[in-house]
Amino acid sequence: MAAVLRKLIQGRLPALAGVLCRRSGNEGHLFLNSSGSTLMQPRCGYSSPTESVIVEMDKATGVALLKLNIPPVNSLSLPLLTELAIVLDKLEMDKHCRGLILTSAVPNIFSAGLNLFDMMDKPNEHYSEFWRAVQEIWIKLYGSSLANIAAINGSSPAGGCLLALCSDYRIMANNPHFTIGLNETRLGIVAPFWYDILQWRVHHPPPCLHLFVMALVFRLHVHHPSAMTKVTRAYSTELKISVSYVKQPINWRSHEIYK
Ligand SMILES: CCCCCCCCCCCCC/C=C/C(=O)SCCNC(=O)CCNC(=O)[C@H](O)C(C)(C)COP(=O)(O)OP(=O)(O)OC[C@H]1O[C@@H](n2cnc3c(N)ncnc32)[C@H](O)[C@@H]1OP(=O)(O)O
Repeated sequence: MAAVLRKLIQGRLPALAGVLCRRSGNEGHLFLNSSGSTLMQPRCGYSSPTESVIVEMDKATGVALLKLNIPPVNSLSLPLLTELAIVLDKLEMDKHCRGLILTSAVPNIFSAGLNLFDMMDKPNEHYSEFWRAVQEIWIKLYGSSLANIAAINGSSPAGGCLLALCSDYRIMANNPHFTIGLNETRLGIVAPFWYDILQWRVHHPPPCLHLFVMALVFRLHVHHPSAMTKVTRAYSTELKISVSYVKQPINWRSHEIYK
Protein backbone atom coordinates (compact mmCIF):
# COMPACT_ATOMS: atom_id res chain seq x y z
CA MET A 1 0.00 0.00 0.00
CA ALA A 2 2.72 2.44 0.95
CA ALA A 3 4.51 1.37 -2.21
CA VAL A 4 1.44 2.25 -4.28
CA LEU A 5 1.25 5.67 -2.66
CA ARG A 6 4.94 6.21 -3.34
CA LYS A 7 4.46 5.35 -6.98
CA LEU A 8 1.56 7.70 -7.32
CA ILE A 9 3.10 10.76 -5.78
CA GLN A 10 6.49 12.16 -6.51
CA GLY A 11 8.39 14.40 -4.10
CA ARG A 12 8.22 14.74 -0.38
CA LEU A 13 4.68 13.85 0.58
CA PRO A 14 5.18 10.10 0.01
CA ALA A 15 7.52 9.90 2.97
CA LEU A 16 4.75 11.04 5.24
CA ALA A 17 2.37 8.67 3.55
CA GLY A 18 4.84 5.91 4.37
CA VAL A 19 4.75 6.87 8.01
CA LEU A 20 1.00 6.90 8.10
CA CYS A 21 0.46 3.78 6.06
CA ARG A 22 3.21 1.35 6.95
CA ARG A 23 1.75 -1.96 7.84
CA SER A 24 4.23 -3.81 10.01
CA GLY A 25 6.04 -2.72 13.15
CA ASN A 26 5.60 0.42 15.18
CA GLU A 27 8.72 2.24 14.14
CA GLY A 28 7.99 5.58 12.63
CA HIS A 29 4.28 5.45 13.30
CA LEU A 30 2.46 8.31 14.91
CA PHE A 31 -0.27 7.52 17.37
CA LEU A 32 -2.65 9.91 19.07
CA ASN A 33 -4.35 8.30 22.02
CA SER A 34 -7.40 9.54 23.88
CA SER A 35 -5.30 11.50 26.34
CA GLY A 36 -3.72 13.22 23.39
CA SER A 37 -0.20 12.03 23.92
CA THR A 38 1.81 11.10 20.87
CA LEU A 39 4.07 8.11 20.62
CA MET A 40 6.66 7.69 17.95
CA GLN A 41 9.63 5.42 17.83
CA PRO A 42 12.51 7.61 16.71
CA ARG A 43 15.52 6.23 14.90
CA CYS A 44 17.69 9.07 16.09
CA GLY A 45 17.17 12.40 17.79
CA TYR A 46 18.59 15.83 18.31
CA SER A 47 17.25 18.86 20.09
CA SER A 48 17.50 22.57 19.79
CA PRO A 49 20.09 24.14 22.12
CA THR A 50 17.69 24.83 25.00
CA GLU A 51 15.50 21.82 24.28
CA SER A 52 12.47 24.07 23.92
CA VAL A 53 11.91 22.25 20.64
CA ILE A 54 12.69 18.54 20.75
CA VAL A 55 13.38 17.01 17.36
CA GLU A 56 13.15 13.28 16.73
CA MET A 57 14.20 12.40 13.23
CA ASP A 58 13.22 9.06 11.76
CA LYS A 59 15.98 8.54 9.25
CA ALA A 60 14.20 5.63 7.59
CA THR A 61 11.25 7.76 6.54
CA GLY A 62 12.80 11.21 6.62
CA VAL A 63 10.06 12.48 8.91
CA ALA A 64 10.94 14.71 11.85
CA LEU A 65 8.78 14.84 14.94
CA LEU A 66 8.96 18.30 16.52
CA LYS A 67 7.77 18.60 20.09
CA LEU A 68 7.23 22.02 21.63
CA ASN A 69 8.67 21.77 25.10
CA ILE A 70 8.12 24.91 27.16
CA PRO A 71 6.02 24.03 30.22
CA PRO A 72 3.59 24.89 31.55
CA VAL A 73 1.68 25.82 28.39
CA ASN A 74 4.07 26.13 25.39
CA SER A 75 3.28 29.82 25.06
CA LEU A 76 4.91 31.24 21.95
CA SER A 77 7.53 33.51 23.44
CA LEU A 78 10.23 35.28 21.46
CA PRO A 79 12.89 32.68 22.44
CA LEU A 80 10.59 29.78 21.49
CA LEU A 81 9.65 31.35 18.15
CA THR A 82 13.31 32.05 17.44
CA GLU A 83 14.33 28.51 18.27
CA LEU A 84 11.50 27.04 16.24
CA ALA A 85 12.60 29.16 13.28
CA ILE A 86 16.16 27.81 13.58
CA VAL A 87 14.92 24.22 13.76
CA LEU A 88 12.66 24.72 10.72
CA ASP A 89 15.57 26.20 8.77
CA LYS A 90 17.78 23.23 9.67
CA LEU A 91 15.14 20.72 8.60
CA GLU A 92 14.49 22.62 5.40
CA MET A 93 18.18 22.36 4.53
CA ASP A 94 18.43 18.71 5.57
CA LYS A 95 18.25 16.78 2.32
CA HIS A 96 17.15 13.63 4.17
CA CYS A 97 14.15 15.35 5.74
CA ARG A 98 10.94 15.00 3.76
CA GLY A 99 8.23 15.87 6.25
CA LEU A 100 7.56 17.02 9.78
CA ILE A 101 4.98 16.51 12.46
CA LEU A 102 4.49 19.37 14.88
CA THR A 103 3.26 18.39 18.32
CA SER A 104 3.78 19.07 22.02
CA ALA A 105 5.86 17.47 24.76
CA VAL A 106 3.73 19.18 27.41
CA PRO A 107 0.86 16.99 28.61
CA ASN A 108 -2.62 18.23 27.66
CA ILE A 109 -1.39 21.42 25.96
CA PHE A 110 -0.42 21.91 22.32
CA SER A 111 0.22 25.65 22.70
CA ALA A 112 -1.44 28.47 24.64
CA GLY A 113 -0.74 30.87 21.79
CA LEU A 114 1.36 33.99 21.85
CA ASN A 115 3.10 34.66 25.12
CA LEU A 116 1.01 37.33 26.80
CA PHE A 117 4.05 38.72 28.62
CA ASP A 118 5.74 39.41 25.28
CA MET A 119 2.84 41.70 24.46
CA MET A 120 2.77 43.93 27.53
CA ASP A 121 5.04 46.38 29.35
CA LYS A 122 7.77 46.08 26.74
CA PRO A 123 9.55 48.72 24.64
CA ASN A 124 8.36 49.20 21.07
CA GLU A 125 11.50 47.52 19.72
CA HIS A 126 10.52 44.35 21.52
CA TYR A 127 7.05 44.38 19.96
CA SER A 128 8.60 44.80 16.51
CA GLU A 129 10.99 41.94 17.07
CA PHE A 130 8.28 39.73 18.51
CA TRP A 131 5.85 40.38 15.69
CA ARG A 132 8.58 39.77 13.12
CA ALA A 133 9.27 36.40 14.79
CA VAL A 134 5.54 35.50 14.67
CA GLN A 135 5.34 36.32 10.98
CA GLU A 136 8.56 34.44 10.29
CA ILE A 137 7.14 31.24 11.76
CA TRP A 138 4.07 31.60 9.62
CA ILE A 139 6.15 32.09 6.49
CA LYS A 140 8.52 29.22 7.34
CA LEU A 141 5.79 26.72 8.21
CA TYR A 142 3.28 27.64 5.53
CA GLY A 143 5.96 28.16 2.92
CA SER A 144 7.90 25.04 3.83
CA SER A 145 8.75 22.59 1.08
CA LEU A 146 8.32 19.79 3.63
CA ALA A 147 5.04 18.02 4.09
CA ASN A 148 3.85 18.97 7.55
CA ILE A 149 1.13 17.88 9.90
CA ALA A 150 0.08 19.31 13.25
CA ALA A 151 -0.68 16.57 15.77
CA ILE A 152 -2.71 18.60 18.25
CA ASN A 153 -2.38 16.63 21.45
CA GLY A 154 -3.84 19.19 23.83
CA SER A 155 -5.56 22.54 24.12
CA SER A 156 -4.61 24.99 21.44
CA PRO A 157 -6.15 28.43 21.88
CA ALA A 158 -5.40 31.60 19.91
CA GLY A 159 -1.89 31.58 18.40
CA GLY A 160 -1.72 27.84 19.12
CA CYS A 161 -4.66 27.36 16.82
CA LEU A 162 -3.04 29.66 14.25
CA LEU A 163 0.18 27.71 14.49
CA ALA A 164 -1.70 24.50 13.70
CA LEU A 165 -3.37 26.23 10.77
CA CYS A 166 0.06 26.78 9.18
CA SER A 167 0.43 23.02 8.69
CA ASP A 168 -0.81 21.12 5.68
CA TYR A 169 -3.13 19.08 7.83
CA ARG A 170 -4.28 18.90 11.43
CA ILE A 171 -5.15 15.88 13.54
CA MET A 172 -6.52 16.61 17.00
CA ALA A 173 -6.79 14.16 19.86
CA ASN A 174 -10.36 13.30 20.67
CA ASN A 175 -10.61 14.59 24.21
CA PRO A 176 -13.51 16.76 25.41
CA HIS A 177 -11.17 18.68 27.72
CA PHE A 178 -9.05 19.94 24.85
CA THR A 179 -10.11 23.30 23.45
CA ILE A 180 -9.12 25.06 20.25
CA GLY A 181 -10.15 28.35 18.69
CA LEU A 182 -9.50 32.05 18.45
CA ASN A 183 -10.30 33.11 22.01
CA GLU A 184 -7.90 36.04 21.79
CA THR A 185 -10.60 38.12 20.09
CA ARG A 186 -12.09 38.49 23.57
CA LEU A 187 -8.93 40.31 24.55
CA GLY A 188 -9.26 42.61 21.55
CA ILE A 189 -6.39 40.91 19.70
CA VAL A 190 -7.33 40.43 16.07
CA ALA A 191 -5.55 38.05 13.71
CA PRO A 192 -4.00 39.93 10.76
CA PHE A 193 -5.41 39.96 7.23
CA TRP A 194 -2.92 37.37 6.00
CA TYR A 195 -4.52 34.88 8.36
CA ASP A 196 -7.34 34.60 5.76
CA ILE A 197 -5.20 32.39 3.58
CA LEU A 198 -4.89 29.84 6.38
CA GLN A 199 -8.65 29.77 6.83
CA TRP A 200 -9.05 29.35 3.08
CA ARG A 201 -6.76 26.32 3.08
CA VAL A 202 -8.59 24.66 5.94
CA HIS A 203 -11.85 24.95 4.04
CA HIS A 204 -10.27 23.79 0.78
CA PRO A 205 -7.71 21.15 1.75
CA PRO A 206 -5.85 19.40 -1.04
CA PRO A 207 -7.65 16.12 -1.75
CA CYS A 208 -4.56 13.96 -1.36
CA LEU A 209 -4.21 15.08 2.23
CA HIS A 210 -7.67 13.68 2.85
CA LEU A 211 -6.25 10.40 1.67
CA PHE A 212 -3.41 10.52 4.17
CA VAL A 213 -5.87 10.98 6.99
CA MET A 214 -7.96 8.16 5.65
CA ALA A 215 -4.78 6.08 5.60
CA LEU A 216 -4.18 6.89 9.24
CA VAL A 217 -7.72 5.96 10.13
CA PHE A 218 -7.41 2.68 8.30
CA ARG A 219 -4.07 1.91 9.91
CA LEU A 220 -5.28 2.55 13.41
CA HIS A 221 -8.84 1.33 13.33
CA VAL A 222 -9.43 -1.02 10.44
CA HIS A 223 -6.15 -2.90 10.10
CA HIS A 224 -7.29 -4.04 6.72
CA PRO A 225 -4.54 -3.41 4.19
CA SER A 226 -6.50 -4.44 1.10
CA ALA A 227 -9.13 -1.80 1.86
CA MET A 228 -6.49 0.90 1.64
CA THR A 229 -5.17 -0.44 -1.65
CA LYS A 230 -8.67 -0.17 -3.10
CA VAL A 231 -9.00 3.39 -1.86
CA THR A 232 -5.62 4.29 -3.33
CA ARG A 233 -6.64 2.87 -6.72
CA ALA A 234 -9.96 4.67 -6.59
CA TYR A 235 -8.26 7.97 -5.89
CA SER A 236 -5.26 7.55 -8.17
CA THR A 237 -6.31 10.24 -10.67
CA GLU A 238 -7.32 12.61 -7.91
CA LEU A 239 -4.01 12.01 -6.19
CA LYS A 240 -2.03 12.98 -9.26
CA ILE A 241 -4.04 16.14 -9.75
CA SER A 242 -3.89 17.04 -6.10
CA VAL A 243 -0.10 17.12 -6.06
CA SER A 244 -0.34 20.40 -7.94
CA TYR A 245 -2.46 21.85 -5.14
CA VAL A 246 -0.03 21.03 -2.38
CA LYS A 247 2.43 23.71 -1.38
CA GLN A 248 1.02 26.42 -3.55
CA PRO A 249 3.20 29.47 -3.44
CA ILE A 250 2.12 32.19 -1.08
CA ASN A 251 0.14 34.35 -3.42
CA TRP A 252 -3.07 35.07 -1.63
CA ARG A 253 -4.09 37.86 -3.97
CA SER A 254 -4.77 35.22 -6.62
CA HIS A 255 -7.04 33.29 -4.27
CA GLU A 256 -10.71 33.43 -4.96
CA ILE A 257 -11.41 34.99 -1.56
CA TYR A 258 -9.73 38.14 -2.85
CA LYS A 259 -11.37 38.10 -6.27
C1 LIG B 1 1.60 32.13 16.13
C2 LIG B 1 2.69 31.62 15.32
C3 LIG B 1 2.26 31.00 14.09
C4 LIG B 1 1.87 31.95 13.09
C5 LIG B 1 0.46 31.84 12.79
C6 LIG B 1 0.02 32.84 11.84
C7 LIG B 1 -1.31 33.36 12.14
C8 LIG B 1 -1.36 34.80 12.59
C9 LIG B 1 -0.71 35.06 13.95
C10 LIG B 1 -1.29 36.21 14.59
C11 LIG B 1 -1.71 35.86 15.94
C12 LIG B 1 -2.54 36.93 16.54
C13 LIG B 1 -3.57 36.38 17.37
C14 LIG B 1 -3.06 35.53 18.47
C15 LIG B 1 -3.03 36.01 19.73
C16 LIG B 1 -2.63 35.20 20.87
O1 LIG B 1 -2.20 34.09 20.77
S1 LIG B 1 -2.85 35.96 22.38
C17 LIG B 1 -2.65 34.65 23.53
C18 LIG B 1 -3.98 34.20 23.89
N1 LIG B 1 -3.88 32.98 24.63
C19 LIG B 1 -4.73 32.72 25.57
O2 LIG B 1 -5.59 33.49 25.86
C20 LIG B 1 -4.50 31.40 26.27
C21 LIG B 1 -4.85 31.56 27.68
N2 LIG B 1 -4.54 30.34 28.40
C22 LIG B 1 -5.44 29.36 28.58
O3 LIG B 1 -6.53 29.36 28.06
C23 LIG B 1 -5.01 28.26 29.53
O4 LIG B 1 -3.87 28.68 30.21
C24 LIG B 1 -4.70 26.93 28.83
C25 LIG B 1 -3.71 27.09 27.70
C26 LIG B 1 -6.00 26.32 28.27
C27 LIG B 1 -4.11 25.97 29.88
O5 LIG B 1 -4.94 25.88 30.98
P1 LIG B 1 -4.39 25.23 32.34
O6 LIG B 1 -3.76 23.93 32.04
O7 LIG B 1 -5.52 25.27 33.31
O8 LIG B 1 -3.20 26.18 32.80
P2 LIG B 1 -3.31 27.63 33.48
O9 LIG B 1 -3.29 27.42 34.97
O10 LIG B 1 -4.41 28.42 32.91
O11 LIG B 1 -1.95 28.28 33.01
C28 LIG B 1 -0.71 27.81 33.51
C29 LIG B 1 0.28 28.96 33.51
O12 LIG B 1 0.49 29.35 32.15
C30 LIG B 1 0.27 30.76 32.02
N3 LIG B 1 -0.22 31.05 30.67
C31 LIG B 1 -1.29 30.56 30.07
N4 LIG B 1 -1.41 31.05 28.83
C32 LIG B 1 -0.38 31.90 28.63
C33 LIG B 1 0.03 32.72 27.53
N5 LIG B 1 -0.62 32.76 26.38
N6 LIG B 1 1.13 33.45 27.70
C34 LIG B 1 1.83 33.43 28.86
N7 LIG B 1 1.48 32.67 29.95
C35 LIG B 1 0.39 31.91 29.82
C36 LIG B 1 -0.75 31.05 33.10
O13 LIG B 1 -0.72 32.41 33.43
C37 LIG B 1 -0.26 30.18 34.22
O14 LIG B 1 0.85 30.81 34.82
P3 LIG B 1 1.03 30.78 36.40
O15 LIG B 1 -0.20 31.43 36.97
O16 LIG B 1 2.28 31.56 36.64
O17 LIG B 1 1.15 29.34 36.77
